[in-house]
Amino acid sequence: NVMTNLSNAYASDLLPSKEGEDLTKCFLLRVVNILLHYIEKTFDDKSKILDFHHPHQLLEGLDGFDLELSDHPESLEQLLVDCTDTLKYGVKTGHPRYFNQLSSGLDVIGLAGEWLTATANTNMFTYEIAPVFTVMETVLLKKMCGIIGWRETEADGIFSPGGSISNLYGILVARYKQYPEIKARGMAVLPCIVLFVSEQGHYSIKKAAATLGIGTDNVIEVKCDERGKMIPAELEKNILQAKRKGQTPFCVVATAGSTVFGAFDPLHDIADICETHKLWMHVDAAWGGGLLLSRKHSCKLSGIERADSVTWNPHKLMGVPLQCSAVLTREKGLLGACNQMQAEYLFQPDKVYNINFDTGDKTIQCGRHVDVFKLWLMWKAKGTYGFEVQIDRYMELAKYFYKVLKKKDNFKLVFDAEPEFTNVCFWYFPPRLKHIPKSFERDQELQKIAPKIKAQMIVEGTAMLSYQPCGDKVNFFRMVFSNPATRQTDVDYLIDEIQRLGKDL
Ligand SMILES: O=C(O)c1cc(=O)cc(C(=O)O)o1
Repeated sequence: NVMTNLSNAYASDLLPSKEGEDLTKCFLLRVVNILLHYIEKTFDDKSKILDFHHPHQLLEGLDGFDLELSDHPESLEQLLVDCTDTLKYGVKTGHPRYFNQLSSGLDVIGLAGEWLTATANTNMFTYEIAPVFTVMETVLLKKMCGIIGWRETEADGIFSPGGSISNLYGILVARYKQYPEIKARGMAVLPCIVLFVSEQGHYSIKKAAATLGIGTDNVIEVKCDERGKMIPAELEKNILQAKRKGQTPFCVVATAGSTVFGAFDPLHDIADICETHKLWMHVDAAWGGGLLLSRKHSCKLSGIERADSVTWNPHKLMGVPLQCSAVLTREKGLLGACNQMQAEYLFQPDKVYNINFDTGDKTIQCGRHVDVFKLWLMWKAKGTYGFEVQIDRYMELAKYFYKVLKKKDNFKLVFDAEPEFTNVCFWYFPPRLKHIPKSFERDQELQKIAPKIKAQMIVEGTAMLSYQPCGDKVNFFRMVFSNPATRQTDVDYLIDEIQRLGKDL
């Protein structure tokens, strides 16, 4: 039973070793108990979000938590202690007051899905070894393409290791569509191609340009308005300028839900420009894609149905456990043509089943982790309406947060308008700074406030939210809602906590 002491038992005694059954059950139940205890602590708002230590302290070994690897095996009992320590020194990203990233929260159904996925331990490259998961992937891709507004029969896509790779796929396919010869002959046969993204776009667009050999110099950043939305007239101007310089525009990346401000680019205006100049339109909806599930708010992505490719990360607003990202393409077959190599030891043409389900060749990967089951199980568990309710609640919380902050004179909103998404950006002014008129000197002081408050928050483990400068705006906090555990009381607590930690700064 679970109370057996495992100090004299080792991994080698577990299945598949003979008579390993009981020990395996006992060990795994002990692990599950550790996880169940952690899950309870995660949702307990009286527990600390983290027990912060510096990297050197972890490396030196905390209270016997020795990260070094040895020649000899540890007992199963010791491994259970290692599991407990690993969670002890981590960050409870499912805690009600964890607001640090766009991906947050811990969904129990998603967790169960991930446990099953790990137990199934298979690879997505062929139907042959992942029959259920590859078919589930096609069902999910069809569903997501339908929600975008494409005809489900035509559309295509793949689940990738993250939003940055999904964006890379979008740009890769855009370039291949325009210049298919690049696959065999490389960049030498291409003119100087350029792509466009707003200055608030994600840095993964530049990463993709560097990785694909396009060059970051050939990523043209388009000016945004004060809310962080791309200005269509600026895009048009940049495109004409590039053409005059002898560059060849081929792709525009629109952002639906920018990382810091949660801004939605005007997709119809951008689609019009892409149509005029015959440019591929990729929409980076890694963060905003989930809003398509809300009948009340999906209008913010109106025009997305005109895109040629879309990035959408269910591991963000939909709260699917990391990782779960999809790149969706309107033209069926293009992803495959762009990436397939038809390795004969995996993608034999003479298999017993319909080899269209051998999706591995659509990717730039070979082995690919099963990221779809947890999403499929959550969708079964919640229904589309279940996601909608959850997402609409985040939007309400963001509105509430904005309204409360607006009335507090030691908080200042970066944009004094109701939030378009769940991002709310603001400064906190300690009383000392409140009465100093805006000046370079005051900004120099204000710049230090958020980092100091955040540092103390982390040390005390009471809350976590991120801060950043942006352009001429000195460090400001960014609140985001995408955590199902967050309640209104957590919002009130956060505001009080910022004031408690900041009042004497
Ligand atoms: O998946 C995430 O949680 C995520 C991805 C980002 O690129 C940026 C951020 C962020 O700024 O919180 O979060």
